[in-house]
Amino acid sequence: MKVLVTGGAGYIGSHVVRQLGEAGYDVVVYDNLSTGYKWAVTHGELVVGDLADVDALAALFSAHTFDGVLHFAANIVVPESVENPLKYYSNNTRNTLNLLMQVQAHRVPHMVFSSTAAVYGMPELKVISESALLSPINPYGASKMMSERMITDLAAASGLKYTILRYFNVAGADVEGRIGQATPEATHLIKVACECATGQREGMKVFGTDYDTRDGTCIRDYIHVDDLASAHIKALEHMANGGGSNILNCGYGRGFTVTEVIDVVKRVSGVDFPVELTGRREGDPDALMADNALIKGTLSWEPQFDDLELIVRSALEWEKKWLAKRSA
Ligand SMILES: NC(=O)c1ccc[n+]([C@@H]2O[C@H](COP(=O)([O-])OP(=O)(O)OC[C@H]3O[C@@H](n4cnc5c(N)ncnc54)[C@H](O)[C@@H]3O)[C@@H](O)[C@H]2O)c1
Ligand SMILES: O=c1ccn([C@@H]2O[C@H](COP(=O)(O)OP(=O)(O)O[C@H]3O[C@H](CO)[C@H](O)[C@H](O)[C@H]3O)[C@@H](O)[C@H]2O)c(=O)[nH]1
Repeated sequence: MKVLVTGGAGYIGSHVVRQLGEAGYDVVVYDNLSTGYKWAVTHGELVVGDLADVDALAALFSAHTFDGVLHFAANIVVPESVENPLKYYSNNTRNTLNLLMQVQAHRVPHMVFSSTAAVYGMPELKVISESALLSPINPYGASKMMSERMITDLAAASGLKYTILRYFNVAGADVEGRIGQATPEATHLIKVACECATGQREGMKVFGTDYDTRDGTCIRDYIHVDDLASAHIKALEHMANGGGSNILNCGYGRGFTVTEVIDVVKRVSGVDFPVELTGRREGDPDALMADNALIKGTLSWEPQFDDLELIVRSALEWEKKWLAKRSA
């Protein structure tokens, strides 16, 4: 199978590309390298281009016959989406439309889309199922919800089959340390804590200690990036073997508080970096955990790395390598 991976030079896309390559897929990555890296593309061909460039996209789809498209390319920083919403509607929503135009014109049969738990907004229940109300509270989540809708509408009107994966909190790195998260100015908790542990930041803040949780800090469902990556391969296989379209949560169904995560990073690294307890960050729900019964049942997806210490260890090992790579 020949597959197109948009955003395949980024953090999550590069882990999926590696698994696709190892599974024997013929991979073409399309990425503008705005937050991705050439070195992160370990398999297949990298075409450097922008999803906003409709002529380049048309040429790409004319040059290849794709059996599937995996669409990762996006902007992903929630506070930036609040300050500059049109950047998110342009790159995440309009550029998804550009891609779907080609998918339709070339009758690509299968699509896997990177969505997010941010489409649920501030859910009433802490463990969220796919049927929960979609009520994003920021432009990032809204831009993804609109993309989901375009995909499901196109599928209803054509032969396209889709798997929309709603990721919870993605973390960790390839356990063999070949690739990892190199996003500039990352805001994700585990990445930030690992930057502290490796001396790249002097300290960090805990945003809010008065939440309705066991220690007052927010609970999130941290999923190892390679378990998330394997869900994409399973999704492609499912559709290729005659399975239908699905919208599936990607998470382990359990959660850790911010304090618990920071404690694990300190213990695994052996570094006691400064942590300041501050007020709430706008828009953070108390707790977000995935009901993952549907993905397990539908794709026979079985996580291999459901272990916070392992997730942190892989992230930390990668952070050290990435630091050494930049200082070399
Ligand atoms: N990281 C998370 O915790 C998380 C959680 C939920 C959903 N997601 C989704 O997963 C996907 C991948 O996220 P990531 O964490 O790997 O981010 P990332 O920034 O590392 O990867 C995004 C990739 O897309 C590329 N890109 C961006 N705009 C492009 C454009 N217009 N044309 C071509 N390439 C473009 C970037 O260069 C980069 O390589 C995104 O769609 C994101 O919304 C991520
Ligand atoms: O320096 C930090 C960074 C984060 N946090 C806290 O740690 C928790 C996790 O925050 P992240 O920024 O790592 O992740 P979010 O839960 O805010 O969001 C992430 O997961 C979501 C899905 O659950 C979306 O996909 C979103 O795009 C992605 O950034 C939050 O309570 C946050 O307030 C801190 O206390 N200090």
